[in-house]
Amino acid sequence: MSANINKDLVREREKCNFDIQELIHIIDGSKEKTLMRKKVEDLVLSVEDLKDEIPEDYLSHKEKFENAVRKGCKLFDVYLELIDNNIQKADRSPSNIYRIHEGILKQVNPFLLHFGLFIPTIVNQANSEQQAKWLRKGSKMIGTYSQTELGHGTFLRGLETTATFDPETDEFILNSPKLTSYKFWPGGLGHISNASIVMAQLHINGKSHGIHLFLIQIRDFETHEPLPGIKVGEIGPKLGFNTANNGFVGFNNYRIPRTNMLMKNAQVLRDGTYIKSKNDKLTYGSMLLIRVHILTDVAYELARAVTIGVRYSAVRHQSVLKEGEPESQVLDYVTQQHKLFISIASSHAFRVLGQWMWKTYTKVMAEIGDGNMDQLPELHALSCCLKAVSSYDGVQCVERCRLACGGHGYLLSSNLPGVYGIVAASVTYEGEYTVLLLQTARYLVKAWNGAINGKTLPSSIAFLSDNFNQKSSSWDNLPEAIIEGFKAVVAGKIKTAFDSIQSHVNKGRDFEDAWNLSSVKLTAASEAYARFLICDVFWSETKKMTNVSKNVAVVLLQLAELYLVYWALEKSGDLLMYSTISKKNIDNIQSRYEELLGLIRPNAVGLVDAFDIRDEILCSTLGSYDGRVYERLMEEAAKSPLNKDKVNDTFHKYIKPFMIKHKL
Ligand SMILES: CCCCCCCCCCCCCCCCCC(=O)SCCNC(=O)CCNC(=O)[C@H](O)C(C)(C)COP(=O)(O)OP(=O)(O)OC[C@H]1O[C@@H](n2cnc3c(N)ncnc32)[C@H](O)[C@@H]1OP(=O)(O)O
Ligand SMILES: Cc1cc2nc3c(=O)[nH]c(=O)nc-3n(C[C@H](O)[C@H](O)[C@H](O)COP(=O)(O)OP(=O)(O)OC[C@H]3O[C@@H](n4cnc5c(N)ncnc54)[C@H](O)[C@@H]3O)c2cc1C
Repeated sequence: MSANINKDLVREREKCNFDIQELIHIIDGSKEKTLMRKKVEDLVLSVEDLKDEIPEDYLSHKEKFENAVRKGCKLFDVYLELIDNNIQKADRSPSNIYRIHEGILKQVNPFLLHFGLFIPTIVNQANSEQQAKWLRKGSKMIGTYSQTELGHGTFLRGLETTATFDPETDEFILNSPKLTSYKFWPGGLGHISNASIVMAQLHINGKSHGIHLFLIQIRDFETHEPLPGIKVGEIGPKLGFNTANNGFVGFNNYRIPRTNMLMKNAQVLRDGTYIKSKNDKLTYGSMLLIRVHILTDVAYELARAVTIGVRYSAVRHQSVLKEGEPESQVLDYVTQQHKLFISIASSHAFRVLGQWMWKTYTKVMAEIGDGNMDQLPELHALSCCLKAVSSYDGVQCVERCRLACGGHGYLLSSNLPGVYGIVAASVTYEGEYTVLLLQTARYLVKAWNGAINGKTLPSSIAFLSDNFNQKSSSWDNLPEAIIEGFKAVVAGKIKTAFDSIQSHVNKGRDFEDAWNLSSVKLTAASEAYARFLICDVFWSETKKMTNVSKNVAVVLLQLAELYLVYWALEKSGDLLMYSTISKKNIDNIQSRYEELLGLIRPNAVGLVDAFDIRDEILCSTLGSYDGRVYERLMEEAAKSPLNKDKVNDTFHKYIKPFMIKHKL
């Protein structure tokens, strides 16, 4: 076996000084989870029907979709068998079936929205009677989640689709009054779904009650024909997500039973009486859930990107460090380590934060279930800024990995463009980056106002009270001092934004204009808060890990420290402005950063091996376990349909006549 493995990678693996298997179990959650994942991967990846003859990249848009549907159906066939045989748990485990989807479908599963949003929305927003009806076996529904319209995605209160109650027939009448009211973007809506959760403005007796969720059948369950009153289709090729079948739908006097409004929270009774939800923001529950999941999703995509980047950089030799010596592995250039190691650290950071957020989410949801909404604003604020920053960082990191692979990283066969397309979408969907930062800023500004007036602050921002005067502790104690410094930055940035709003208001502007004029500062405060949270939670959770061997503990602490010092350097201007840091402290942090790059370097390949992503899931010519980069690049190039003929027809049709015409 090792005879076929690139010699550099063999040497790198010999150098690794920690137990890779142990780290794999930590990333998966436990040894049992690793074993279950591997068993599922072995079984699913051996199914012949799930393999491709022609690389997907050479297929047309239509062929890609059809192939994805074929594989998506087969995949769920296999998946359900695994659940029936108790090999796979029926949960949304990021380490199992989600990983395999990415290998088999290369891009996004066209059924993703059914499992990812349609079913969870019914679970969270429908009453028990509706759940019993819609979640039963044999409901025949393949669904999606249709919220965004051609004219509005961010501003949900501005959505235009209407659901008007007709008391005579006990129905809602759905309409898309204008072109901009068409639902546009929902995944799987084009040609997969026969049903959808739809967000629409509820009207009863001429009165508007705001946006609510409705379950709507779109296509006939037997023929799959669009139902009368419904115009549905697909929206066309995109940067990524090309197998997701994103679609549009418009309604023309389309009727549904009253009982198809999701009624766990708000309700409409038979006589048209409207019962308000305890909190109208509960309608936004599905977005909250997915925002929490996105941290873990980004962690995994980053693991894929950096596995490719690091393995390739170990195999790739270019230039000489010292004259007379052989060409260096590019991984030995410190600038290359600077490009790559932050992605390893960020993947671990987002995995840890994802687990922390999930615990917070389940706790708050249980309290909401008992009627206590107190923690909902804090949960919303946390999920918004963490979703925004993790997805945005994710894109930057994947791009760094691509750049780290030079020209070959630009090839689709490296799969870095594919991973980029997936992560880039997450910056926009489920709440656009800036918009979500501004949501958290709203919460922070309120909290700051509360702190000024002596109010007790929620636990995640309690530190603001202590940082009122922009203090931070001594800088001798690295890396903890960075966390303290970031607290001062958060406090300083909120104060700056707050003062800016006040100053505009004092000059006679109304609050909304003052907010808009201060919004660059507000987003900066929100980003700083997310950065502090990530550093704080990543560091404290890593430090308190028990039952870990010494060497694994050391590498994980090195990665957590690297994350902290990297961001301290990136934000050194902020630290200089708002904390007690000095130039000398920054010089020390820079030295420690470079020291950490050197400490991580011998374990770099081991660290990406510990993400344990199989070649069939990585789908990269540059990142495979055996490091046969050049052989794979040529094998993939040979698959280009253009290489079938020695002379392409265009020569006779165009080039030769052109040469003759211009006497070339
Ligand atoms: C790497 C990735 C790999 C990916 C692979 C796949 C991964 C698998 C995942 C599963 C499948 C997912 C696939 C994703 C497909 C995308 C689906 C979509 O985009 S679906 C479409 C997604 N679309 C979007 O995400 C749309 C984004 N837009 C919005 O969410 C809203 O319009 C808004 C929040 C911006 C404003 O709302 P508005 O009503 O105007 O509210 P105001 O501003 O006036 O604030 C009033 C008060 O409300 C408060 N509050 C607000 N929200 C919440 C909340 N949730 N809770 C609690 N509170 C909340 C707020 O704090 C404020 O409080 P206060 O200050 O007064 O005390
Ligand atoms: C791959 C993909 C899959 C998707 N899947 C689904 C799906 O399944 N179902 C669904 O319903 N939707 C889906 N969407 C839609 C997605 O949720 C929206 O595109 C997203 O919420 C952003 O809304 P928008 O497009 O209206 O952006 P806009 O709000 O129009 O954003 C344009 C610009 O305006 C800025 N902006 C907007 N409002 C403000 C503000 N208040 N303050 C400051 N700046 C502002 C934004 O920051 C941005 O720079 C998907 C989108 C993508 C890309």
